[in-house]
Amino acid sequence: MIQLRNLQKSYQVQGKTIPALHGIDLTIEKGEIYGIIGHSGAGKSTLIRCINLLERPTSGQVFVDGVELTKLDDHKLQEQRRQVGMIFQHFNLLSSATVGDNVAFPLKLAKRPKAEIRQKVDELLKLVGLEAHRDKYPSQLSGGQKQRVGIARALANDPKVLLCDEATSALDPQTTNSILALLLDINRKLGLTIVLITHEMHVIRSICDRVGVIDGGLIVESGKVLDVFLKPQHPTTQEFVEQVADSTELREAVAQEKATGNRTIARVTFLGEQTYQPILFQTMQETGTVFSILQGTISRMKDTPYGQLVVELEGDAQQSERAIQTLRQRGLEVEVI
Ligand SMILES: Nc1ncnc2c1ncn2[C@@H]1O[C@H](COP(=O)(O)OP(=O)(O)OP(=O)(O)O)[C@@H](O)[C@H]1O
Repeated sequence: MIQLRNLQKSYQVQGKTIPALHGIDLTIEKGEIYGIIGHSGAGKSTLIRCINLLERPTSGQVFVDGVELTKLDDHKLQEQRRQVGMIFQHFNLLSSATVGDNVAFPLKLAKRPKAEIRQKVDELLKLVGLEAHRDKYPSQLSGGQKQRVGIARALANDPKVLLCDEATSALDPQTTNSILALLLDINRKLGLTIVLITHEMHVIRSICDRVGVIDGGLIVESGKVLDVFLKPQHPTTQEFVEQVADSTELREAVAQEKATGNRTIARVTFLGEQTYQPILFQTMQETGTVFSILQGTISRMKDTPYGQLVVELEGDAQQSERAIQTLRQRGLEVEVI
């Protein structure tokens, strides 16, 4: 659905060149939710704004649904942009217009007939759960409600792609979750392709299918969320994964064990159905291994339940190795740390 080829972007400020993107190659499939995560200044906003050419790349190509946007004239680009809706961190609503008029705005620009606009606005407000707020002004709404208006407005022209520029960064955790649930619902109901940028791993874990990690204007790691999350390779990715792992105590325990060096510490990962089966306990019992749990998580990555336990195995190295091999044979991922 979206293809970026060797995308480069630098800004010119007072005669100086400020590089932002250094050659991004990225393909985003139809119907998926693709997340781009990176620290401040990594190039996230520049990248997402290059997808609809709000920002013109310095070089490289952008294709959306097979059309190369980078070679269109302004008039054709305007038309193609209707295929791509966008929502923003600070909502960007018209403060002097009602909720209904904000949502109707892109339809009026597209010169749709009045009756059609009315029907479409009704539909969209229902989709985002704001039917009762049609005549209110943005100042009368909560942050979450404002973002719902932003989403309804972005969907007005039936786009194929929705770009989300830090769409939940100004919201509290509970409201963030409700907006993420709405995005997932829309993705499923409408088959919409969603690209979002964020600096929060929680956002990626909740709704994304794939993720790209951006650092210094380059995608340094990408793949399915599950794979990137469970086996982060790049140091920046590892930092982001730690955001949701809360591993201070674990680090201390590992350091202590390394100092005394007479036990084995292993991270055991369960996926899907395994998460709820007593594989670990059975294996330890059968191999006669005494163990204690240092840290444990059971959570979900989008639709997939997963569990991660960090365990300390007592006994000699051979016995611990036997227990670990048995866990692996039974399909669990085991990493000695
Ligand atoms: N309009 C601009 N003019 C000049 N430099 C810019 C402009 N926009 C971004 N930059 C620079 O480009 C680089 C990438 O910025 P960008 O805003 O894309 O990063 P980001 O990952 O979105 O950061 P943040 O999360 O802080 O918004 C930075 O060095 C930034 O200072």
